[in-house]
Amino acid sequence: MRGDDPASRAARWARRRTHAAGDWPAAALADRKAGQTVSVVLPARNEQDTVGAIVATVRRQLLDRHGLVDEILVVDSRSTDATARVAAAAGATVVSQDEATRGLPRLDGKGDALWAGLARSRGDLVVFLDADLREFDAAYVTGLLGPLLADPAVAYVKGFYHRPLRLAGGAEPDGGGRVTELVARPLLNMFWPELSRVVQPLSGEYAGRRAVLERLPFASGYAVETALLIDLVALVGLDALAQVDLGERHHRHQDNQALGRMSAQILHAVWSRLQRRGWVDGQAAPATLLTQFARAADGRQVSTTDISVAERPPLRDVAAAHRAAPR
Ligand SMILES: O=c1ccn([C@@H]2O[C@H](COP(=O)(O)OP(=O)(O)O[C@H]3O[C@H](CO)[C@@H](O)[C@H](O)[C@H]3O)[C@@H](O)[C@H]2O)c(=O)[nH]1
Ligand SMILES: O=C(O)[C@H](O)COP(=O)(O)O
Repeated sequence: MRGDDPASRAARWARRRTHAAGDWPAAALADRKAGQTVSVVLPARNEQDTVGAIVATVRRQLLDRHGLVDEILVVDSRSTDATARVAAAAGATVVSQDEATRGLPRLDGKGDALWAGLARSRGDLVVFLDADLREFDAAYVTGLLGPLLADPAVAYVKGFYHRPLRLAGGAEPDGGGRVTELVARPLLNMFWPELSRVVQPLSGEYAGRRAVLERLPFASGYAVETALLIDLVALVGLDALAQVDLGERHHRHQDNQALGRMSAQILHAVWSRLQRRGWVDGQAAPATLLTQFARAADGRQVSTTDISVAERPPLRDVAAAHRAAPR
């Protein structure tokens, strides 16, 4: 008998909706576009060392050679380095997060940069890539597009991979994804067990149909992936999600204090979704200040950060002035 508990549903979903990037060569995918357009969007804050190589690879292999990608957009997220110049030189259109959201309340971080990228891009399918990836391969993009171009029932595709942890003292082959393993995965298993087979819920590489993405709010900062995943299941259902094995991922690792702040934002996103489901008291409001301690020459240095999470409303509810002009 088919079990209908969340764990059984999750296992069935994983069997049906888990793919490998190698299943979709670029040339075969380009033939499947059938009039649809594809944007690749990279949120980037101080990524001058890596963004150029990623943009150049997508441009050369997928835009120029195969016509699979129609637009590469880098959202400059208040960088203080040469990110914008390097990205433009490599062949991307560059838009500033603040310019794209002018006239709206000022929000911070990656989630807002993604929303700005959705607003300023035009593709029917939108692929998001982190801009700090090292040893980037174009198969990241083809892999994420494959399920969307192969099956109209798929609305959103999440990347997964092995995640080595490379720190000054050496490397651990599967030590990466620390926030994923210590915070996001336990929470999702606890409250959304149907998502328990998503291998990398926090991966920054994913793709979706614009028609669906524009119906979702975007949480600010690093809460964005967790909130999107939870909201997507509610909006389109588990079977409209897919995941793709992209191999191995190398990126810049943040320190423990930064990951603590990321974790706090993820906890806020989860709390707000639990509240919307009526699982926490409607009057309760968690504190938004996080106090952390670091070693200092004269003892401990104390710092307090506001880790509150705000949201951009679904793009379809926002004035046309914030969107890219039609071609
Ligand atoms: O204010 C910011 C901060 C980051 N970024 C960009 O967002 C991407 C991911 O940021 P990063 O600091 O590298 O995140 P990770 O430490 O790698 O965090 C992981 O987990 C996060 C929480 O889910 C996801 O947002 C990330 O994509 C995922 O890689 C990079 O291109 C950044 O340049 C911005 O655009 N604006
Ligand atoms: O995705 C995560 O869990 C965090 O970004 C941390 O990743 P890392 O442990 O690979 O730095």
